[in-house]
Amino acid sequence: MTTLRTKVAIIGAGSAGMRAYREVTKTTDDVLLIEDGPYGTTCARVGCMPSKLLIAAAEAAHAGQHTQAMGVTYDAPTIDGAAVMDRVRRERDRFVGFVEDTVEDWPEHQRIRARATFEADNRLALSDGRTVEAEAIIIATGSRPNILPFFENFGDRLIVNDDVFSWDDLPGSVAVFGAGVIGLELGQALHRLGVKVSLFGRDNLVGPLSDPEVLARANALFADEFDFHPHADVQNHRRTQTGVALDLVTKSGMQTLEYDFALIATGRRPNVDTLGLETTSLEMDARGVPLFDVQTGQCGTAPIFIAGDANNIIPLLHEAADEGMCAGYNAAHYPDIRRFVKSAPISVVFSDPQIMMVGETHRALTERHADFVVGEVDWSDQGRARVMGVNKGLLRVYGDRITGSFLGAEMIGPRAEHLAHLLAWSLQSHLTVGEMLDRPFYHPVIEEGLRTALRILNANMQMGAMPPSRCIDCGPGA
Ligand SMILES: Cc1cc2nc3c(=O)[nH]c(=O)nc-3n(C[C@H](O)[C@H](O)[C@H](O)COP(=O)(O)OP(=O)(O)OC[C@H]3O[C@@H](n4cnc5c(N)ncnc54)[C@H](O)[C@@H]3O)c2cc1C
Ligand SMILES: NC(=O)c1ccc[n+]([C@@H]2O[C@H](COP(=O)([O-])OP(=O)(O)OC[C@H]3O[C@@H](n4cnc5c(N)ncnc54)[C@H](O)[C@@H]3O)[C@@H](O)[C@H]2O)c1
Repeated sequence: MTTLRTKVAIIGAGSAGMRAYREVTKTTDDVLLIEDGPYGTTCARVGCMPSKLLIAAAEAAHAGQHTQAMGVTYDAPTIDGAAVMDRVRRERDRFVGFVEDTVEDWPEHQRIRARATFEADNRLALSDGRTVEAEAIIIATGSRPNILPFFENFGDRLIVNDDVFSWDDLPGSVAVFGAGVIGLELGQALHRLGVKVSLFGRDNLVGPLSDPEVLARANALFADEFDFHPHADVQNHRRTQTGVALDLVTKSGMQTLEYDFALIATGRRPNVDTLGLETTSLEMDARGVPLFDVQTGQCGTAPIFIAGDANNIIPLLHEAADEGMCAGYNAAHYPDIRRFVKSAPISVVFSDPQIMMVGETHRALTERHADFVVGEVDWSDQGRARVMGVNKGLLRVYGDRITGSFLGAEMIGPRAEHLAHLLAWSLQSHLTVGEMLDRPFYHPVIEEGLRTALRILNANMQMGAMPPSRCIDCGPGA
């Protein structure tokens, strides 16, 4: 049996593993990148990129449908499902191709195509029969959809996000389970592309939101647009001859509904359960994920590091890349370990209206009994948002009553992806709310709405004056 000896072994050539590889090779060429699936990453192949391509088509279909109030009307769009999916797959393949080219340019002797499982802290068994002994090992194995046994009755009509992006054409109807990020993004996009969609959520949760006021607004907005059940009571479900059927308990009794497919988007689970971690010295949490230091990526005191979705902390692309860098640096320098400062938390849901979260969530602030104060703006009356006909939603910003520091924000509303960046950068720069208000605000822009929320927050902290309602010197409609 062949034993390969190396300084660093990386399990998984996804976004975290690739970033780790690049960091390791700054220090040593003695590295092995082990991947048992296709190259190309979850993000490019079945995640961030194809989902945004589908959403872009949905936005195009929707764009002309809501301009009547401006005196401009369009005919109903003609949606060519095959052409929609053709572009999604073609553009997706282009992005995947760039990633594949990058990996395949890396020296062949540093790359292994096999499944790795632990045999000890420093030893991996490969599915091709070889063994790897490494001074340090990085776990960057990603995550997969978490499918509860409850859903198995849907049989071969049960699908997940990966399946959507391999469609040649759009189906007639889809029941989406889970009003989290994936369910919202894909469910709303399919609805806007003319697919009959019902979305079944749980506990009135929408995306990552935790602020009850923003949650209530999000629930109302999505229910206004399509068949949205944020707390669905689905009793029975089954595969039928032509698709799936489910029994939904409604106020007026049980209703049987039929769809072509059931898309399960009820969360993802880290790929650590089949890694043989029981053969290592690592301590696990209740979900079987190794305990690790978020600033070093190190699992306990072992020469094992973990990065990306595998660690089950913040399953987002930029976090996977940052954590891959951190794990790569520390694995290459092991046992000299460096602590890396985490960037400000930021997340965006590409629904319409978009959702964004920055910093500490309302739930986290409440649970730690923080002395925090809220400011808010209702987008329905914000000048620039009204001008553009995108005046829907609510922004709530949180500040520390004692220090005046900005703590976090939750929002559903216009241009959330951009406001999220302004707020995350301010948070990372440790600005107080007063300092944020000292920055320039152009007129008329969406950011004036943010200023209103910050002014109210500053006033509620007793650190500034309450802005007058309809503040004309701020710019009409600010
Ligand atoms: C539909 C969808 C949309 C998304 N949209 C966004 C978005 O808009 N923005 C955003 O920031 N994030 C988004 N994400 C999340 C983002 O895609 C992930 O956070 C990111 O891809 C995680 O990267 P990773 O390296 O941890 O995992 P992956 O890229 O999944 O890499 C893990 C790799 O490990 C390999 N592997 C696993 N086990 C083994 C083993 N035992 N041996 C060898 N190899 C193994 C796998 O084959 C895989 O290639 C989305 C995710 C989904 C599913
Ligand atoms: N725009 C983005 O950045 C983006 C897009 C897609 C995915 N992602 C990442 O992928 C992760 C996984 O996404 P996800 O949507 O699968 O998970 P999620 O955790 O965001 O949402 C899962 C939802 O399913 C609900 N749920 C659980 N069991 C249910 C049941 N039996 N019936 C109905 N609903 C049920 C949960 O209450 C929750 O609201 C996200 O947390 C995010 O980090 C990010």
